[in-house]
Amino acid sequence: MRVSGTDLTVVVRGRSLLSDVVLEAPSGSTVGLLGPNGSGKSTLLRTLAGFRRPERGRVCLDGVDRESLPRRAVARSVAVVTQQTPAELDLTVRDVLLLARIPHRPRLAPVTRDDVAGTERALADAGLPGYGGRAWSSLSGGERQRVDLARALLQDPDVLLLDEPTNHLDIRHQLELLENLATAPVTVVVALHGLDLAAQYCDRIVLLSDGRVVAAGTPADVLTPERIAAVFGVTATVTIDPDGRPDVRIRRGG
Ligand SMILES: Nc1ncnc2c1ncn2[C@@H]1O[C@H](COP(=O)(O)OP(=O)(O)OP(=O)(O)O)[C@@H](O)[C@H]1O
Repeated sequence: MRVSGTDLTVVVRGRSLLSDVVLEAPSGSTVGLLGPNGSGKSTLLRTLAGFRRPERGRVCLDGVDRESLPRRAVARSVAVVTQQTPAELDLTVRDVLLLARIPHRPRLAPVTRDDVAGTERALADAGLPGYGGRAWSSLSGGERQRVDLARALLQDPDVLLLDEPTNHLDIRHQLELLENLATAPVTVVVALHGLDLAAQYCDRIVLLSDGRVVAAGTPADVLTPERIAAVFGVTATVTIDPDGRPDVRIRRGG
């Protein structure tokens, strides 16, 4: 499913959090949102997710304005993982995972054995077998983040919108998660902080600064030393690997 944002403008109390943002995520692609703290990555994801209505502009799924699509259809096809899943939920891990199947069940239909078996498979795939009965609040930050992604995948979506899904993960789990996203047949829009990882795993990058798109294109087009210096205020060395992807190294003291 193709995701397009056109001229997205979000204003809060007279301040523009996004200004005329354009985003194009072709079907099956992985698009990385990069930018310094406060540049608008979460606001853009929340706008694409429909949590925030833009003052101007629109979000389309396969060319159709999402506002004109039935809510339940959107809930089935678009899965969202924000940074703000509360830690104190009085639910088991299984309960949290079962939430993903709600849009797929007829209204008020009970949970089926298949639904429960699906949660066990999702946990095994996430490297957390047997965690179904654990209290959600007892999980570590990284475990919670892995269950959050498992929940999003269990929804069987066409589109995944993810806000910094790697920030609690150790390096191996970061690579595993990004590999899964890059190879999954879903359209992914993901906010990331690691320029090196975004360069390796994303098909396209949208670089934001102060609520505006500074550059958009392939990682090699976007992640030049000059742009990294201008937007992040650090010095980077960028070499292009044989596969055409930039290898970004941030220099100490830069
Ligand atoms: N509800 C709100 N009311 C007022 N300002 C807001 C609101 N939500 C976000 N902002 C502001 O909008 C700007 C963009 O925030 P956003 O969370 O989108 O940035 P971000 O790029 O995701 O940042 P980070 O890398 O720190 O997560 C920030 O200056 C933030 O303070």
